[in-house]
Amino acid sequence: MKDKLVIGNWKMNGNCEENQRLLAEALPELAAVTGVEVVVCPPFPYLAQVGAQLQGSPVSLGAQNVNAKERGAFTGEVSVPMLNDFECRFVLVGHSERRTLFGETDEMVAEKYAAALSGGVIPVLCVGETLEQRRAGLAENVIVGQLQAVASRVGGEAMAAGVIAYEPLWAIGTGESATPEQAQQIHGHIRQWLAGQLPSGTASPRLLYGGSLKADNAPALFAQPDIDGGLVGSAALEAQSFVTICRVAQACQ
Ligand SMILES: O=C[C@H](O)COP(=O)(O)O
Repeated sequence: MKDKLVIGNWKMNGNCEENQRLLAEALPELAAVTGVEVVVCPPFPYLAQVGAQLQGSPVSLGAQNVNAKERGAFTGEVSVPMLNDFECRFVLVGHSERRTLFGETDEMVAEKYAAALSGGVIPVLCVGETLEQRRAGLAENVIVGQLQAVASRVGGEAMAAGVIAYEPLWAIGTGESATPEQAQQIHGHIRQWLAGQLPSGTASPRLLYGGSLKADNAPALFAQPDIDGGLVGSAALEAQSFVTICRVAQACQ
């Protein structure tokens, strides 16, 4: 069985001093966490700083976004080879904030996923429904549509090489997470959909839950059979909260 995976997405937060302090407090404690892969995704300008501070620790570096093109006249964008220069092991693709605030379509997300995979960076594909979609009973359809867009681009088998993060939009940054039952229901559905894509015997990719994931709700969420870890936003900015979430993941192995 794959290790649990906990990814801290710092979003557009931090500065040199805060980053240093956060990691100085968290890293010694994270070094004692076993059986859990831990990743932090700082904003682009801090990849070098954070990467240097992670040297010698078991924590990996990730990025929050990437452009599918390798190079060229794309002002403000960052490519997969650039992430490789900074030894980013993971990259988030299709985070809901990218989709809703920056107009990323399923097709763009699929291109990013494909580019990350071919460049050797593990894509973390973020999917999730709005509250309106959930109330209309469309959550599963919306999520399968987001997954299918990527599978159509890279082939169903390539879904095994990434990570999928289910983040209901109504739970992101709201303080109101999905209940463990709601999350498990969607994760189970994603797992079932994946089984239809992957050749039998292929290990399923890890499925993360994200959306107001905190130290206090992590135990019940991580105890669900199809939740393999978390994508943590605001709680990843507080060292003790993030460490506790990672410890909970360890306890739920
Ligand atoms: O990438 C992380 C998610 O958007 C969750 O953010 P949050 O934990 O602040 O709700």
